[in-house]
Amino acid sequence: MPRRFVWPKQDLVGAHQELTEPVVDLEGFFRGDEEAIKQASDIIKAACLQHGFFQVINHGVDLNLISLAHDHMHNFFKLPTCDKLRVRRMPGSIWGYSSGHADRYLSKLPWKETLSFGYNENCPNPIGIDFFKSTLGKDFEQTGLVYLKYCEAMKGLSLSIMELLAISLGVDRGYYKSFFEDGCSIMRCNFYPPCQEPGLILGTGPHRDPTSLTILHQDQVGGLEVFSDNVWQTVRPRQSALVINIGDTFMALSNGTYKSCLHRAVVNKYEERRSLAFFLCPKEDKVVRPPLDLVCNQGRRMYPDFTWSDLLHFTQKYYRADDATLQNFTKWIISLKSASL
Ligand SMILES: C=C1C[C@]23C[C@H]1CC[C@H]2[C@]1(C)CCC[C@@](C)(C(=O)O)[C@H]1[C@@H]3C(=O)O
Ligand SMILES: O=C(O)CCC(=O)C(=O)O
Ligand SMILES: [Fe+2]
Repeated sequence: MPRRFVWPKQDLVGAHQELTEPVVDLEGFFRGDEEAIKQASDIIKAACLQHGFFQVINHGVDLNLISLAHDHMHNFFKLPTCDKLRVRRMPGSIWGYSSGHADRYLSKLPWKETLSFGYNENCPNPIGIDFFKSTLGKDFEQTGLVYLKYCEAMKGLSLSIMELLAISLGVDRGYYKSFFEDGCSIMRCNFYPPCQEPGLILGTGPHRDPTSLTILHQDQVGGLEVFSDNVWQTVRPRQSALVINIGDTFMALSNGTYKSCLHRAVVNKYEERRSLAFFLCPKEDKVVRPPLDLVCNQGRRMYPDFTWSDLLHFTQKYYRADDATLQNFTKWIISLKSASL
């Protein structure tokens, strides 16, 4: 029986409004029903213009696989710290285990532990560093296999959503799908311990994902909030749904037509919380450039050419991603390019 969502109200930190919509049913899309595809792309367009996020149901991802990914995440995070530190994130790398990013920041540490790794099906070993088996040992070989299947499913769903996003923007249906086909994406497991003073900290602070598209599954505890209509709103967990966020890189790919979603994660006094986040990224050296039609619609380019490698490097070396990452990155890359002239 999934845990009841509503805590005693007086202890609910953060948002007091709840978002249960917009939800897009993908069943018709997978059936190739053009009318249903048009309907889905219309809901997506309205959702991206208003909130920068939507939820999908009948998404084709096996719910047992999602549940397995949560179970293996639970098993990892309950390991003794000494074992988790065997796969700790090394300076300059995004892969591995991190606790509050204390290895990277001195203040405003997020109240969470994370495990991140890359996924690129074009590599002989698609799950980046094969630390599940080679470092954590044979007991975690199955975990590596579960996450390999999970990331495969996430990548497939991401490309379907890219097709629907192209339709919603009125551009060539395959433009974005082909842009991401050979990309190396990021998988991140988030673990948020309970906190006795939940109003004093955040699990993940307000930010827009610098990546292109995020597919997130949160457990039934709840804590994801999006900033929409000038207020923080709780995204009510739906066991069978996946939350889709527009990220900064897609905002540039849409020439600013869609805004990346400002969101955060709050924690609570009572229960630990977990979420699975798959971040779709293009191949690192591919130039991020919107389709010409969208440049004509806006009358000009809203962002300079850049590569995902440039933006990732910026967030890992110079700037902790927040609600203004893309604006600050744009200033940084322009100054870099003019200095090199
Ligand atoms: C490219 C990335 C950087 C972060 C992980 C992925 C996409 C989301 C980014 C992040 C979660 C945004 C909030 C701040 C951050 C430091 C965090 O809380 O983890 C960001 C991630 C990171 O830089 O590790
Ligand atoms: O855990 C959540 O609900 C959100 C996590 C998140 O935004 C992220 O990892 O980028
Ligand atoms: Fe995020």
